Amino acid sequence: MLISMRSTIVCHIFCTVIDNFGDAGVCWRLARQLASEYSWKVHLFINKLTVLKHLAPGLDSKCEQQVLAGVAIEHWHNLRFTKPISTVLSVANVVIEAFACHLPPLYLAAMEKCPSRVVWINLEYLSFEHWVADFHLRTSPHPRYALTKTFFFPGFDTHTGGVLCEQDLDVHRCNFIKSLAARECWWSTLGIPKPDPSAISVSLFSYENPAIDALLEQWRDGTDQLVLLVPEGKISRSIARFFGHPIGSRAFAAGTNVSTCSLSIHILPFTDQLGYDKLLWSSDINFVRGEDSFVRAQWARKPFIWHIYPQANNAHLQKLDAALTRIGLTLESRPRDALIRFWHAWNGNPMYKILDWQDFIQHREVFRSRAYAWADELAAIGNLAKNLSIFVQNTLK
Ligand SMILES: Cc1cn([C@H]2C[C@H](O)[C@@H](COP(=O)(O)OP(=O)(O)O[C@H]3O[C@@H](C)[C@H](O)[C@@H](O)[C@H]3O)O2)c(=O)[nH]c1=O
Repeated sequence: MLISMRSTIVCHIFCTVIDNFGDAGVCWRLARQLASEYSWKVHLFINKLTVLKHLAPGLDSKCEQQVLAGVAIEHWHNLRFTKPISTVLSVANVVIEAFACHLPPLYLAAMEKCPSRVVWINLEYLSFEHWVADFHLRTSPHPRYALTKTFFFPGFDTHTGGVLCEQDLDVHRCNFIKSLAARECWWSTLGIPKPDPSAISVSLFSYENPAIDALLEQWRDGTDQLVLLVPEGKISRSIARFFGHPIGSRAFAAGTNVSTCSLSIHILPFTDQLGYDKLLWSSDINFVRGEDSFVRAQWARKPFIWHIYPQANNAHLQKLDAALTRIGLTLESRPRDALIRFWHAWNGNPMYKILDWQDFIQHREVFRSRAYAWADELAAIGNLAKNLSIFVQNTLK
């Protein structure tokens, strides 16, 4: 039985949170976009509602099933999937397994028996590497069930799935940037005075990082006034340690403001995803990490520094280089080399021992115009939700 393209697509997204916020962040963003822009009926099964609640504060993390922003959200626990699926749930037209999280066996069995076509997608992690284009949309038959899954690779080339971007994101960004009232309201909601135009504002979202001490020293002793905006989390604890507070103390919780010489630090509460975008739009330079914040920094059109998710045997450094090659492509050698040095030193590459802020920030204007041009290049690839919906439509027709 074929699905009529006029009927609503029902999509089940399965997400296992491994660590941090990226798995939940990507799935939540994708789920909302598919529901709001493509009118898909989206059901997100996620194993840690408490993690999703950080990004979606309206969520009730104690409620097993609820609807938020047009998405049905369900705590994915084994109980539901220990009964024959047909008695508790209908299989969807589109099943997205995020980051190879393994679908429940009873769900696979139900997919196999499903009379209508089911598109089974494994959404992969993001990378700039060239092999991604070769592997995007490759298929793999299941060893036991008569089912085939398709690997959907986000990426930065036309032959990849692209990256997530809501249709109206740039309109929202432009409206925010153009509106002095909106920006002043944002600063005052945080209880922070709007920085002097001569100061550099920096947002810092990163993993624990031994290089932070060197950076804080340079910012503190530098000639530029620097306003550091830090969402509460791993790195805020490292900053507390720099200021002599023992690890584990509640010092440097959200709301903390500290000034020393040229450096003012503000620890911010973790906000929803839109709030985080506003932080990126409001800062001159953004330190980001993982996957989703890295992409958002690119859409923010501001210079950014990526703390990549560390992997065994420094495998992540190759990914870092792939990103630098693309983003730095049109830069002249001096700014490009400074960018490479700074990103690598921030990521602890032993080949780049010195983290030199001045070396980086002297090219600020060049990095700013490159960030603009890069976002335009990225937009030309087409966004992930759109590419996914085109793939699904072509498969189901
Ligand atoms: C700081 C902040 C972030 N966010 C959001 C933005 C993102 O959706 C999310 C953070 O996710 P990321 O940037 O991906 O970083 P991350 O490091 O949190 O997540 C991940 O990185 C992946 C590469 C790994 O595979 C994952 O296992 C995970 O480690 O949190 C907010 O909504 N509000 C905030 O205040």
